[in-house]
Amino acid sequence: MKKAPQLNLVREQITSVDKSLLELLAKRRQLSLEVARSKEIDIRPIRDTKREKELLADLVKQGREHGLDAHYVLSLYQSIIEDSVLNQQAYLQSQADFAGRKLLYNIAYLGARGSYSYIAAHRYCERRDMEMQDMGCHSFGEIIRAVESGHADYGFLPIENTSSGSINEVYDLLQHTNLSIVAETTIEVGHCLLAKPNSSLEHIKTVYAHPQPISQCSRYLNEHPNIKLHYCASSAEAMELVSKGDNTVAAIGSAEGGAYYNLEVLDQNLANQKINQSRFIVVARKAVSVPTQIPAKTTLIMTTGQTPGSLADALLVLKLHNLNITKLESRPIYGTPWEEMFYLDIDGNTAHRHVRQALHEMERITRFIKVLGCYSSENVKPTQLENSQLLIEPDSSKNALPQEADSARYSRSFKEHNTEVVSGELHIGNGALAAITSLNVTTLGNSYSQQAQALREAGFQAVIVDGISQVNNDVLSHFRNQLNNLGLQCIISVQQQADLLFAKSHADLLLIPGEQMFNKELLSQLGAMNMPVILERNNMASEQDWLSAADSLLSCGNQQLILCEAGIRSFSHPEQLTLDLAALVNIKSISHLPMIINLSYINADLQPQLAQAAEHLHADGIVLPAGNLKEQRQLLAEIYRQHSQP
Ligand SMILES: C=C(O[C@@H]1C=C(C(=O)O)C=C[C@H]1O)C(=O)O
Repeated sequence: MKKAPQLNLVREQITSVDKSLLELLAKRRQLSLEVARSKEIDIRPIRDTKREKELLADLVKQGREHGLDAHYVLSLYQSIIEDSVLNQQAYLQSQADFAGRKLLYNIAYLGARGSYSYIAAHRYCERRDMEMQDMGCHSFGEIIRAVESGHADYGFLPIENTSSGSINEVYDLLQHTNLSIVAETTIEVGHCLLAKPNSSLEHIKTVYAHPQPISQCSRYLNEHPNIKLHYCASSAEAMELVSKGDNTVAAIGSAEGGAYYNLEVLDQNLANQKINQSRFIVVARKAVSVPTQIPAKTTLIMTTGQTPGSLADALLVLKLHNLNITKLESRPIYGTPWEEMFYLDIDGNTAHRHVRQALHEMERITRFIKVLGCYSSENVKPTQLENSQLLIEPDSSKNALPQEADSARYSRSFKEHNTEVVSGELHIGNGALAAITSLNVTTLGNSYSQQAQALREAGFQAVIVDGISQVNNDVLSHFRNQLNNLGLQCIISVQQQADLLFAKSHADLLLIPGEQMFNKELLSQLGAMNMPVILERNNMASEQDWLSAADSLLSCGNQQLILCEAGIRSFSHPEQLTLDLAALVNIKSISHLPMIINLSYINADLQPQLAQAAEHLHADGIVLPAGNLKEQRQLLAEIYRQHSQP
């Protein structure tokens, strides 16, 4: 028996690979900062999507050579590049603010250590090498006041969330402050249910949380109707209460935050949306100016006249200056019922003339307009590749993973050798040409043995038997014995699913007639049997339908499958079937499965010529309806002569 590799040894290797990966990522980050320094001097844009496209295309190609999936490589590098771009932007912005640079920054945020606002602020400062002195606040208003009064340098305020939408309270506060928005930052908000060690979900009776997480996790909470909710001023307060409580209480918060309070994760991914992110704005007393190499966002508030089209007119100005609006929000104005204050985020830098021009023009047609801030946009839209670049090119790499269609079980790339089905003296596929006849069992009369003998003498190796539901067990078993005694194989056509067991017990091979080709259940039942199966094409089915049916049968385990073309409906003679010889050529070129041609439903006059043509085109078998055995004997002799010629 093969010895299993030692788990701890393999894990040690993985740990060491991960360590190297991190070292390399840190090195890449460092290099990207050097690029930023060079761009600072050359005054070139930070973002270079042309370079990113080339890089990604190359990486996807190289990844393929290592057997790595294109989408995996793409998404991995999209986040590496996002980090690199954000880092470069942060570097350039802090260079621009250099004059006001301090050693320690007082940061006001909601809650205490471990709250989402704390995590956002912490990340923001870390990226900018700013040392953070944290000032947890009890409300958004308190944050604003802390910055206004000079107690804090920056205030962090959540402005919108992908699950719960805009945070109105913050928008309303922005109407009444002179602070400026100087930055934005987005964090992943992975809501977890946090409780003291050794708690279990079944025993939780109360959940403590801030109203925002409660609304973002409404679906989860509705699924646990017995849990009582207790609203808190922040996620940090919720976690603190739980850390002082018993094992029947839990808080909603991040796993990272929970760690500050020694809480464990009882359940995770609680948010209604899979991607649950919160965007925060950073406010300060002094506005910043954004270097023109960085994509900037400008936030403004305005009120327009109460006449029809006044908002549209204001927005039209932005359109005329080619400025994109990324967010438009309206909030009631305190003290003036039914009048709205509009909040707009636009992609643009107030250092650019066309932006200033647009704002100037808007002043003329609005009642009030004020820029709340112009700041570096953290919306790094991932660079994408063309679909064709993500597809596998078969010749590009020998290690490439098979493409969906190529991995289909019927295809030559799935199986190199031709499938050959052998049953008694009947050989189908891989160069062997089978001669098969078809008859209806009800036409047999009593002379079974004579009939079987005549078929054998005509040169057939197998008989497709139709109409079994109309005969009893004895008739069928007798006829099959006669056939087998003479070395003929009995192929039974399963015209209805109910006949399957009966058919199976009397057959050497089974045939799925065209009418049953779409019967998925029958396909899977035959796919689970260890008996050769012939799959006839439905006369309305496309090649792809037919091959899909073949694939679903093969996927159930049975690999002894033969395809059978029996004619399709054509436009020239809709009342008669036309043999699709093109399908024979095409399918034989892409599939390893044998394919036989059934002429039973084709105009009798055409049968001899079509049989010869089919042989010529490398059909693996020909089915002729029981008929004039003398003529058929001649035809088969002619075909075999043709077949034996090199
Ligand atoms: C590092 C650069 O800056 C940006 C970041 C990139 C990266 O991380 O690979 C690529 C292109 C730019 O958008 C660069 O221009 O090379």
